[in-house]
Amino acid sequence: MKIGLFGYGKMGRMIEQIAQDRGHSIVAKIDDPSQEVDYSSMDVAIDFSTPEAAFDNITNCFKSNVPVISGTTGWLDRFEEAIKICEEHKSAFIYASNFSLGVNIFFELNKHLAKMMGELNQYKVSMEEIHHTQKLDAPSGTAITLAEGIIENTSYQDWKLDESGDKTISIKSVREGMVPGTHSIAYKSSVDTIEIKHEAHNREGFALGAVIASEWIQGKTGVFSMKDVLNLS
Ligand SMILES: NC(=O)C1=CN([C@@H]2O[C@H](COP(=O)(O)OP(=O)(O)OC[C@H]3O[C@@H](n4cnc5c(N)ncnc54)[C@H](OP(=O)(O)O)[C@@H]3O)[C@@H](O)[C@H]2O)C=CC1
Ligand SMILES: O=C(O)C1=N[C@H](C(=O)O)C[C@H](O)C1
Repeated sequence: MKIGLFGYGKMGRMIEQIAQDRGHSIVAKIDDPSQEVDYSSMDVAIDFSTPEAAFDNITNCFKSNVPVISGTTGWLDRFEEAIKICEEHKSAFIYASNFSLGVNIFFELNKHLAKMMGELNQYKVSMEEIHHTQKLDAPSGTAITLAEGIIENTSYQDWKLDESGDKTISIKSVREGMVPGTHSIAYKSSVDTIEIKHEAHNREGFALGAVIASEWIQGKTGVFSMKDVLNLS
């Protein structure tokens, strides 16, 4: 498979390594909007760029009939617009706030736990995410997906950074050192706490998931998720 990398930072470099180990080649490394892009050389584009750059990177690929795997967070206010362009051009797209197998299992565990806790008003939920100090967005995309999983399955209605309420999930974002990504969810009552946690030890899981998604999307048209790729129910 010939891969175009949009974003050649921490994730782009890790993806390059894993893709090459799996027999793929990197045909472009785009790190700057002024770079000329030869879309015809790519079987797939993998975008791990910046919140500002993602929308243009992704939709330019759709317009050139290149399927896209994107893990960039912090741009989702334009997600529906991107989907429309993907469909208009009969292209293919997978976005995931987190591509690791472990976090995708954690997403399902979170929803299951939320269903069980939904009626138990003595418990109040809160979330914490910890990431490295270079991270541009807060809360993390993964924390937002987790909050959405709780909202779908309980009477909570929204989430806010550092602000709780009867119907509001409080998310605390911590930025320290080189932490690759830790997410925890706690349900606290006056007598006990139930807590679930996922801790990434490095970025390999994210990168491997993105490469597996790129392999899976070959020959497909439409908008998919990591749940489709990993066959999680
Ligand atoms: N979904 C997932 O599983 C994961 C998602 N992420 C997300 O991926 C994104 C990237 O993370 P990470 O690699 O750690 O960040 P980095 O800052 O290390 O890399 C981002 C790269 O994008 C480059 N860039 C800037 N503008 C453009 C542009 N117009 N087109 C292409 N590239 C551009 C930056 O270049 P320069 O430095 O010169 O500005 C930089 O090299 C973040 O949004 C992060 O949250 C991260 C890990 C896992
Ligand atoms: O910026 C990061 O590093 C990460 N970003 C993603 C997010 O915002 O959830 C995924 C992972 O936690 C690492």
